[in-house]
Amino acid sequence: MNREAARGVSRSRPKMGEGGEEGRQQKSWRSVRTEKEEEQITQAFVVTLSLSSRVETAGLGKPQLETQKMMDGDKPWVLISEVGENGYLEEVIDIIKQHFNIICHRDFLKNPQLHGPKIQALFVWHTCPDPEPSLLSLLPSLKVVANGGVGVNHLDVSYITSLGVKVTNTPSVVSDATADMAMALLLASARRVVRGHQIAVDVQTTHLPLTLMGIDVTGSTLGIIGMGDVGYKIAQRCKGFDMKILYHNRNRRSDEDEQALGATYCENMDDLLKASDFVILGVTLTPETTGLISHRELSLMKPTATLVNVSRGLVVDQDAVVKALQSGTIHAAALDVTYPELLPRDHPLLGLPNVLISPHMGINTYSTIRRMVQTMVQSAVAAISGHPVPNEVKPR
Ligand SMILES: O=C(O)C(=O)CO
Repeated sequence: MNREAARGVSRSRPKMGEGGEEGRQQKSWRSVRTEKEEEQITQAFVVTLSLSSRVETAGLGKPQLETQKMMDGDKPWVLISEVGENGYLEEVIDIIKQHFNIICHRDFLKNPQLHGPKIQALFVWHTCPDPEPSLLSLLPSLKVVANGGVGVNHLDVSYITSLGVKVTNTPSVVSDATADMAMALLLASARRVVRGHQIAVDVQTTHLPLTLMGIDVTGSTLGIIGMGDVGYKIAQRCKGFDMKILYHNRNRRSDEDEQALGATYCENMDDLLKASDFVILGVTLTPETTGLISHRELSLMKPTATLVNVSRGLVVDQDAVVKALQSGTIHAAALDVTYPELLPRDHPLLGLPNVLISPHMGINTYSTIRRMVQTMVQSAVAAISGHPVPNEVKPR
């Protein structure tokens, strides 16, 4: 699959900087405000932050609208893209506010000519549309695009850096949470936790589901494809489950790493696919890894095997996964990432009983998000002040 196709995930959503009726209609996933609230936020340099529906989901209160005047002349301005309909958590906003004046994308669009020239930093997430040249051209003072997350496949790094703008990401701080999520998916899929929950809460249920069988995790064979930081941490966790650990990676890890994990390197990915009870994908999405797992690879897997993906949806050929699950070529799939995200409600994956899907929430823990934003702020401040930039991403 080519790069354009790989970028198809963000294409399904409005691009940053896109105006027009179509763009506005597509933005219906963003939160809706009353007219009075709209009036409040049209003042120049007013920051409107809609608090996260995640906060509500977490039982911490309803999302609210907080409108603040922040005209601290000493602080540079950051344009923050909204994270889908979720907005930013309040405490995360507080971290940013210590160093920046903030304008959110929605308010920026109301008067880009006014706001654009003073913006020096742009904060984006993998859930956000790619900042298009049309947006970047409105930001003549931009010094840095700071991405929340390690994967930058949604950004055209070559183009952005060609403008003299630095790109940064947040490696390592995401690894533990993402590895935990891989374990959550693996365990929940193997032991059919979601189905069990459905049965337990079903008012019709009168008997314990003694025929609802899972598969063993302890003592099984795990194959990790992509042994970077996340893969390494998954292996650490699986060692505690007495799993036999195989891995495939561009570069073989050191002897010390292999010994510490009790992991065996498979130079040939096919060997790993044939031998594993669980295959976990932890690779970065690049042109080389796009469509890495397709019909042939799935056909090599055991019919009892489970595919777990915490990297990017486009690393697998999703149609091939649907077929493999329907035909029993593999036993199950547990996916934190898909394409697009979210899947259309009529997507065949959503109707399969042997699929567990979560909506790309690998990094969603409070401390992880906090550390990610701290990292973004640190990198952006360095870029703006002309210091060496931590976590700089160079074009490939
Ligand atoms: O770190 C990343 O790239 C993520 O996708 C976070 O979930």
